[in-house]
Amino acid sequence: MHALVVYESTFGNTQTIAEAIADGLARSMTVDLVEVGSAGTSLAGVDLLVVGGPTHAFSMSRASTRRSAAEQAPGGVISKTTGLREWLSTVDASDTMVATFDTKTDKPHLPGSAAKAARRVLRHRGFHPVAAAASFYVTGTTGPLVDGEGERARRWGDQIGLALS
Ligand SMILES: Cc1cc2nc3c(=O)[nH]c(=O)nc-3n(C[C@H](O)[C@H](O)[C@H](O)COP(=O)(O)O)c2cc1C
Repeated sequence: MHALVVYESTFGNTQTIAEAIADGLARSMTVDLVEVGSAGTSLAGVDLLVVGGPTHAFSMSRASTRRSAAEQAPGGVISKTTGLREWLSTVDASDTMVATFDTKTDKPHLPGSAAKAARRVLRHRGFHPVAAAASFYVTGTTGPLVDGEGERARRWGDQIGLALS
């Protein structure tokens, strides 16, 4: 079985989570990990697609929120060319299995999730969700991740992989 993990990240937090998820998945399948700007639109040979990005304005990022984020990243951003929302609209429609994740701030009552929004889009395009949308938490806009979130992400990937193998 082969998984493709596609992530968007501004400051690096979602990238760290994506790496941990890929590590977890790799215990039971082969895995490619790709930043969204480098991801192709074909899913040939992919059994499980895992996508994640930062929650911006209660959902997936848009060009305007990415501009605002970039202003807070004087050293530059990880995802320079596109976002998950745009990539999802171009990837080939498919009944491939899918799981979605995001990062968001650890404010208990802040609604909205990029992972839930991505899951909705992918469902409409025929994909088959195999897990609930997962959120991993940062302590503030630029991070860092809340303690233990990397390990929780690794376990999330591990559990999805084991359930499918
Ligand atoms: C423009 C902007 C809007 C944001 N909106 C939200 C939001 O609605 N809810 C939330 O929990 N976090 C929000 N955040 C915090 C991001 O989720 C946080 O920056 C992200 O998880 C960091 O991941 P990254 O380093 O991979 O970009 C926002 C951040 C930015 C820059």
